[in-house]
Amino acid sequence: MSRHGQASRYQMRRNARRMRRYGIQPMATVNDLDIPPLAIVGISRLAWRYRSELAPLTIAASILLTGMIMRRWSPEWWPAVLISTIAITSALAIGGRWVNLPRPIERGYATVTTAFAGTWLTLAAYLGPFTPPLPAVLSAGAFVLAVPWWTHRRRRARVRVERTLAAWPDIAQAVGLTGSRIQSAIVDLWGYRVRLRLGRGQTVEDAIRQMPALESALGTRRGAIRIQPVPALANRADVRVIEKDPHADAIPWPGPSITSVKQPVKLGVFEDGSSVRVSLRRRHGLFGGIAGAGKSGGVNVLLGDLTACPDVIIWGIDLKRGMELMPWASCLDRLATTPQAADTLLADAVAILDARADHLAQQGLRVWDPRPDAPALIILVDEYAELIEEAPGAERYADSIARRGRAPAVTLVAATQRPSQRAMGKGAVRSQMDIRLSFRVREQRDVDLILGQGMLKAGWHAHRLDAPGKFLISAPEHDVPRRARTFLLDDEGVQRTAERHAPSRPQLDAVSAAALETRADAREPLRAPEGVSESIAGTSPRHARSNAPEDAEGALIAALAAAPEAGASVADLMTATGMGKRWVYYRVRALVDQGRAVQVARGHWRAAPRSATGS
Ligand SMILES: Nc1ncnc2c1ncn2[C@@H]1O[C@H](COP(=O)(O)OP(=O)(O)OP(=O)(O)O)[C@@H](O)[C@H]1O
Repeated sequence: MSRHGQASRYQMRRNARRMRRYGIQPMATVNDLDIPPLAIVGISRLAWRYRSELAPLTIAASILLTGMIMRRWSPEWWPAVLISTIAITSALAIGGRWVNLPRPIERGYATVTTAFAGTWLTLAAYLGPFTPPLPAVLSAGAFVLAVPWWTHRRRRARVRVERTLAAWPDIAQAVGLTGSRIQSAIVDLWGYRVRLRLGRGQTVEDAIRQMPALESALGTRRGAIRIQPVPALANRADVRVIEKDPHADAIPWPGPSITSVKQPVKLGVFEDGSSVRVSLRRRHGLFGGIAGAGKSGGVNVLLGDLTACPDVIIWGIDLKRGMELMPWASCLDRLATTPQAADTLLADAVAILDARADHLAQQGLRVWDPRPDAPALIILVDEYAELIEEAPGAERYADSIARRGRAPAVTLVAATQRPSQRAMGKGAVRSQMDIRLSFRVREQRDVDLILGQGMLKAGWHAHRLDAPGKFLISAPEHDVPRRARTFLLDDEGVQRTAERHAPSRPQLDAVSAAALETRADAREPLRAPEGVSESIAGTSPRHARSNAPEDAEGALIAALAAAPEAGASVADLMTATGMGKRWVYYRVRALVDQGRAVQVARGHWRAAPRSATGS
C-alpha cells in the first residue's frame, strides 16, 4: 500500500475515534441494519454521560430490584436489613465527616436517604415490593430526595469538571503537552485541582510556559491557573484552576480541623483556595496588625481548633477586661484580665516550665510529648504591647517562656495592635516567635517589626492587604509571601463552639499541678483592689475552669444568697465568681430583672427574699 493510502487510513481511524469520543456516529457507516445497535450505543453513551443526573433513578431501580429478589428468595432477612439500616444511618450521622460529608446538611441528606432506602427495603422484604402503597412511596421518595441531589452545587461542579477533563487528550495536544495524562482531579469550593502525569521528556516548566494556552483551552478566566511541581516526581505537575476568588467574601469557619495539638491548625484559605495549615506544636506565635485588621478573628479561629484538642491546656491574658477572650472562658483554664493577674499567670507558667524541664531531665527525655494526661500549655496574650507597658514584670516571664518553653511544651501566642520597638524589639520574645501572622499594618516599617528584619524588602507587603481577615504568614512551612484570609467565626459561633468544647477540656498534669501547689504554698493570695477586676489568676494560682460562666453563675447566686443585710459589693461578687466587673454587672442586672436579686444600696445587692434559699 502506498504511503499516502496508509496515512489517509490512519487519518480516518483517528477521526472515527474522535467522533466516538464525542458520541457522534460516522455517517458513512449508517445503514438500515445498523440502526438498532446504533440506538442502543447512543442511549448507552447518553446514560453514561448523564450517569450523575440519572443516579437517583438508577438507585431507585436497584432498590426495587433488591426488594423483589429479597421477597422472592429471602423474605426472612427483613430484621437484618432493619438492623443494618439503623447501624449505617447512625454511623453516617455520627461519623459522616470522615467519609467526605463535611457539612451537617450533607450528613443529614445521606442519613435521611439511607433511612428511607433501608426502611423501604425492610417493608418490601416483609410485605412484598408491589404491595400498595410501597411502589408509590418509592417513586415519590425517590423524586423528593432527587431534588437536593440534582441541585447540589458540589455534585454539579464535579460533573462539569469531569466533562471538561474528558477532552484532556485534545486539550493536551492543542497546548503542546501531547502524551500528558490526568491522574486525579479534586473539586473544591473554589475550583478544581488536577494531578498531571507529563508526557515523556516534558517538564513542569513546559507546563508553566503553556499556562495562558491552557487557560484558553479549558475556558477559564485569565490568570485562573497555577501550576506547581510535585517534589518527589519530575514528571508530575499539580494544576490548580481557580474558578471563584476565595477572598471575594468572608469565609465561614468550617468547624475544628484538628483533634490534637500535634496536628497543624487550619487558619484560613490562601488566594489559590488551598488551606493555610500551620503546626503550633512546640512553637510560639505572633499575630500583628492594626485595629480592625482581623487579629481577634484569627485568634478566635485558632481557639476554635485548639479547644477541640484534649491534649492542650489554654491560658489567656486579655487586658481589655476580658472583652476578647471572655467568650472562651469556659474553655480556658485561666484567664487574667488585669496586669497583676497577668504577672501571676506568667510566673505560674514559668514554674510549670521549670517543673516540666526538671521532670524531663530526670526521665532522660528531651521534649514533652503532649497527651490528654500530659497536655501542652499554650498561653494566649491579647494586646501583648499593653501587657509589656502595664506589667513590666511580666516581660521577664514572657521572655523566659519564649526562650525555654518549646521543649516542655509551654508556649506563647501573642496578638498585638502595636508591634512597637518597646514590645517587639527588646528581649527574646519576637525573635523566638516561629509563626508570625501579619494582618494589615499602617506603616511599612511595621512589616519588619512583626515578620522580621528585611521581610518588607523581600516582598512581604502587609501594608497592601485590603480587607479585614487578610494576612501574610511566615513560618517554617510558609516561606513565601502569599495572601491568605482567616475564616470568620462570629460571636454566636464562638459561643456555640465554646459550649460544645468546654466539657472535654483536659486537666493539668500531675507534674505541672504540683509545681503550682508549691508556688501557692509559698505565696500570700493576692487581694483585688476595690473596683478592679480580679482575674482568676489573681484570686488563686490554680484555676480549673470552675469559674467558667455556668459555674460562675452558680457562685454569683450563692454569694447573693449569703450576702449580709447591707448586700454584697461588686468587688465581693467579682471575688466570689472570679469574673470581671462587666460580667458581674450584666448578670446581676439580669437577676434583678428576673426578680431573683434586689439592689439594697448603691453598688450592693443580695438575693430576693424568696430566692435566698432557692436556686
Ligand atoms: N476573616 C474575616 N473575614 C471577613 N471579615 C472579617 C474577618 N476577620 C475580621 N473581619 C471583620 O473585621 C472586623 C474587625 O475584626 P477584629 O475585631 O478581629 O479586628 P482586630 O484586628 O482584632 O481589631 P482590634 O485590635 O480592635 O480588636 C470584625 O468585626 C469583622 O466584621
